Amino acid sequence: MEKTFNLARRDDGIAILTMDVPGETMNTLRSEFGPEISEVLAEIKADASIKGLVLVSGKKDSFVAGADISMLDACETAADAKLLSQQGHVVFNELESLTIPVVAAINGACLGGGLELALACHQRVCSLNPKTMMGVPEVQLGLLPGGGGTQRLPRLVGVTTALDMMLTGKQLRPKQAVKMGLVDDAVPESILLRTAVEMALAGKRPAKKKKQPFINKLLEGTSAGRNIIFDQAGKQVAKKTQGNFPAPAKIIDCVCQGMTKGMVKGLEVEASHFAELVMSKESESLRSIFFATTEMKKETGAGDVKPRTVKKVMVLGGGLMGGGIASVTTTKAKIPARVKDINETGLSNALSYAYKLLDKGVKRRHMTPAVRDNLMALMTTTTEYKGIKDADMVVEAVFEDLALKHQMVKDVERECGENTIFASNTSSLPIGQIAEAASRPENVIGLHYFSPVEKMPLVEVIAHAKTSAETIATTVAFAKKQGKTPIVVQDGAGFYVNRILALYMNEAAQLLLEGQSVEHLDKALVKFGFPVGPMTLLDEVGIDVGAKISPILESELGERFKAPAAFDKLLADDRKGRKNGKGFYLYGGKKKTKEVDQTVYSVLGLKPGVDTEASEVAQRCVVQMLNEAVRCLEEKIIACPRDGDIGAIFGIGFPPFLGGPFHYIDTLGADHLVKILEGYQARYGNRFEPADTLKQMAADGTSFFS
Ligand SMILES: C[C@@H](O)CC(=O)SCCNC(=O)CCNC(=O)[C@H](O)C(C)(C)COP(=O)(O)OP(=O)(O)OC[C@H]1O[C@@H](n2cnc3c(N)ncnc32)[C@H](O)[C@@H]1OP(=O)(O)O
Repeated sequence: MEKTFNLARRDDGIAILTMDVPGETMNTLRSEFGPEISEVLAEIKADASIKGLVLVSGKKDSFVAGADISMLDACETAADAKLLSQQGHVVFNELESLTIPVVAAINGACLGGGLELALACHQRVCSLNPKTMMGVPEVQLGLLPGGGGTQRLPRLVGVTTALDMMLTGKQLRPKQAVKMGLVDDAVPESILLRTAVEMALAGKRPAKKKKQPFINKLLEGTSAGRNIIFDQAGKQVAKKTQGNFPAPAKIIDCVCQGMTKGMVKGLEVEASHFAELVMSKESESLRSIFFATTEMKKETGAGDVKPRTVKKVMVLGGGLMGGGIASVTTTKAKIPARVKDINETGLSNALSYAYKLLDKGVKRRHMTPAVRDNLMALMTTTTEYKGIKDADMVVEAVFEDLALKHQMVKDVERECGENTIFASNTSSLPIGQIAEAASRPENVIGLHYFSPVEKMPLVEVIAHAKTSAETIATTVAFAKKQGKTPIVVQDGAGFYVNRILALYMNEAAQLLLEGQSVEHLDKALVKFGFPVGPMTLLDEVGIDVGAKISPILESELGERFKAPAAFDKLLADDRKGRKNGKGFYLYGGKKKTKEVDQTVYSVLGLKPGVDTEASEVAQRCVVQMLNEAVRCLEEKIIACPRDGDIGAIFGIGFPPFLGGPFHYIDTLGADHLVKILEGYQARYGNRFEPADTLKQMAADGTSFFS
């Protein structure tokens, strides 16, 4: 079998140990490497000519991406997972106990077990390669660093910094890593190896102690102080996870026990907690999302049709969405974008949107002012159709008016090239209706972003009947260059995400009209696992936007989409939400916590106060979303359950630890879900009628994934 580790001796006594997993683009840690690495370490110990060791990766732009996640998936019992962690502890302890200096030379991604491997070395130097990132993202997989990270990291960078890294999974850039003492130096890639060798030749040195804020030193210097840190961290985690997500609390416990009872005890606790988490449903769901998104990165959306290259983009409309789309085009995809609006206000909005994004990067020292200014130069503006003859793609982001969009289709066909793609950011209008104005309908497609554009990873790529495969492939490739996760959905009112969201929101509105309070509704769905509650979301999206979309969905998809009429009173009272400072909540006040605008109840003619069990409130809203997701699969709006899960998680924050609507239906069981829906149908009406596929699955005892 080809070896993963290669030991090369130099004349100066420094040996270079190269890790290069055969046939893989990334190095990952696998238990099968255990015997090989132990053999190499024994060889090093036995060779007196070796005065120092430098650990490098044989991969381009990647050090080690962590433990092989599929290896974790293969664990059948907690004992299997615990053994993996313990094996890692043995190897890393052996490496750390070498008497010769061991230096990790890090270039590219150094994540999870990869960083734990580097932490077991005596010193670390990384390259200034933009792809060099260091972190322990295990928590994003519902796990914890199981290779000694919960013990070595706090001892290297301090408890507070280590907890922040482990509880957020944040990835650090080279200079940040030097500043916090995670690595000893960061150098240009061209001298990385030379620097590491010099460090090894200089002999073992204690890691450079990072400068800590006085308060951290004070708290971390005593057990009483550390207990305050652990207590505070525990409270923050409980608030954030709502008890839905076990990993963070276990991370805190590993660090606490290790710092209190010593590293040996800490490693024991780490292995046990790691094992429990590997076998948890939450981690299984999160790992499935990782593999789903990795698989989707390779998909073109149109089989093996080659995408055209997009070298220039025009954005029609410089408002909130248009400004965001132009910004991610220039700042992420680094493609020139020309923004057209009917007046200078819209144009200045687009420019300031991009500038604020970039300037945040300058302030965080992620980029220099020169880089910011160069990227800003990629965005130009116009109030006329000038300078866009060579645009490869036009993205319209104007308000939902079919006639206006028809006019824009005609303008673009007149002013641009015959292959120019017309992509509409419409959130509800069927693309086929927009394409009716086109003489080249094959170039018309939907490209639906979610607000805020720079933060929400999902885009829906909506093909209508005549959209060409090349248009689809080109649009998917363009969205990926913007850093987006595109799902290709079929044409239909509301497409996928807004369609399943609409019924969820309507049910929340129904519950409000039945007397549930705004805050109770929002708290119930946040406790379920959504990032924000439905009433907060409606304020953010815009009550007027919701009111605009609902009738379109009702006319195209049927009675079940009829929104409660009482909500028209909100618009009559000019309540649009955050955008005009008047919605379900108060805006503009000095208080940090948002307060409900109590006058909303009088506008709706309501007296709140019948707050029922939060889980029941959440269930009524969620089962509406689950049922409609199944209907979208039935109607082939989405190609597969995987896309439905990713779309819901990345588009509307469906709780990722549940794996998405389809994974969650499997967890509930189709028969159980059908019983819930039928019970609600009997009590609240036909809007709860189970989808045919669900009824069939209940009868057959089948599931979506297993
Ligand atoms: C011991 C404990 O502490 C437990 C752990 O270490 S858990 C693992 C922690 N590590 C991570 O969570 C990192 C996961 N990987 C990534 O975030 C990204 O892959 C990357 C940032 C490292 C690189 O991103 P990108 O350049 O976009 O490349 P891809 O994501 O497409 O990945 C390329 C191929 O590598 C495979 N891969 C990456 N990381 C892992 C992993 N940890 N386990 C298994 N496989 C991994 C990925 O699936 C791709 O494989 P393919 O064959 O090319 O499809």
